[in-house]
Amino acid sequence: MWTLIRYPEKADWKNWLKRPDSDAARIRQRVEEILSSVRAKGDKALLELTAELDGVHLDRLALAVPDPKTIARRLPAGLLQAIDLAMANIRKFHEAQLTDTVEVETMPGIRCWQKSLPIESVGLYIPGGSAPLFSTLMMLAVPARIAGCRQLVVCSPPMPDGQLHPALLYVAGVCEIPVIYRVGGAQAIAAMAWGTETIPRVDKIFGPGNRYVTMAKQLLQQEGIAIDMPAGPSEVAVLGDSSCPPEFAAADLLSQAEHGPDSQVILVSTDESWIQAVEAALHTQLSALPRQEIAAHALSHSKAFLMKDEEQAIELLNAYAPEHLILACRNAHTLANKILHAGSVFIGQYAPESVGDYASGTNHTLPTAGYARAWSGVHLDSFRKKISFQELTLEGLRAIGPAVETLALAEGLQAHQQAVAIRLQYTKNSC
Ligand SMILES: NC(=O)c1ccc[n+]([C@@H]2O[C@H](COP(=O)([O-])OP(=O)(O)OC[C@H]3O[C@@H](n4cnc5c(N)ncnc54)[C@H](O)[C@@H]3O)[C@@H](O)[C@H]2O)c1
Ligand SMILES: N[C@H](CO)Cc1c[nH]c[nH+]1
Ligand SMILES: [Zn+2]
Repeated sequence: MWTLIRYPEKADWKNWLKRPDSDAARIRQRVEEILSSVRAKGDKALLELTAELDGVHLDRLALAVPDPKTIARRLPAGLLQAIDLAMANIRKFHEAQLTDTVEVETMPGIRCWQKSLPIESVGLYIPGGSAPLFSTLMMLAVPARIAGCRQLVVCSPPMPDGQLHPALLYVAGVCEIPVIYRVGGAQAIAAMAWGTETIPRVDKIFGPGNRYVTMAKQLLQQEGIAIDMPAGPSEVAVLGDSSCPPEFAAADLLSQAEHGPDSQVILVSTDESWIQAVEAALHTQLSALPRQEIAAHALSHSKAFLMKDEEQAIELLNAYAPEHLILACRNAHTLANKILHAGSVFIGQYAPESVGDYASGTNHTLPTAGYARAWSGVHLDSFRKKISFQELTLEGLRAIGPAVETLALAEGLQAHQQAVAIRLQYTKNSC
């Protein structure tokens, strides 16, 4: 079970809030080997690594996505309805993020505007090592389509029989994705970054994953490959008090602990008896979970913090910058305004984190490991880039030119000054 820390000294917070990263050097070395292998051998490396790491022997990586109507027959009606509901909400929330072109006349005769354009080709990584996260395809493909991306390249590890989950194929079909490449891990990220014989190179790589996947994205980013963000092992922090049944908080903590042994969950409260009640509920619920071994492992490096007061509790949470934060306490709404660093916030005891994972409409691809201090979760603009434009009349250039000339000369860049001066000289007598 987790460690309970009572009234931690501020100087020790950093240490207590560390993410599990015991074997980071080994993971990095392994990922570097995998990247070199893919760079050198392309598809051959991908097939070999899929055999070695996923235990699946394939003769080709690409799997054509059948018509969604055909796949729908293989899925229970309830699951289809749930997928359709979730996709409709994700669509609504991300369509609402479409913005108008910004256009400003900064001075008479000087018009500036900004145009948003889709990133042409995007790579979507769908985790599948320990659970087939087809919900991640909903979270990535729906906004990519709304944004107008032309090519969606999807990679996901195959199931032990070499196939892909029918729900993944259904979502792909609905999003008009013709093919999915059956490859996971760091090797899939490398393939999308550089391209191989069968997998196209993309402009930007999206998607969460385990530490191998996340390390690969981070290493490739250092080479100039665009990524959405580091979205590694799942996390949740719950701030709660006796207004929330302890069973609710325990269930939320387990919902993220069951993702993987590297997940981390954090409980924060000013009420020790409530923390103890949550712990008791955790024991009961854990013993009934099919993935209890994984969740227990995650709990072993998780923490419960007893804090002096609400203010310190919020300060601690901001220092942690969790991927998900649940405020299951009396004045949750007021406290939400004090949150500065978190991937996604769930307000009140009726907002379990699972609703954001699947269906409320917000995106579940979120920064972990404290990256929420500076990164946002996936949103519509993650799939778009912005180009700025400006147009000047002669009147505009005459008005702004002297300032530009002064600035250029002050920087010692005479050619910059000349570009203005030559025009003003040339048009001196025009009106
Ligand atoms: N932050 C987010 O937004 C978010 C969202 C969803 C899921 N997640 C996280 O994604 C992760 C999914 O992990 P997963 O493992 O189930 O699936 P995954 O698809 O991320 O990784 C599976 C792949 O990892 C590779 N791998 C496994 N063991 C390896 C080893 N020893 N050496 C090299 N490569 C190895 C294999 O190639 C395998 O195909 C979880 O940690 C989950 O918490 C995060
Ligand atoms: N909680 C994950 C993000 O950390 C997303 C997810 C997908 N399926 C279930 N949960
Ligand atoms: Zn989840």
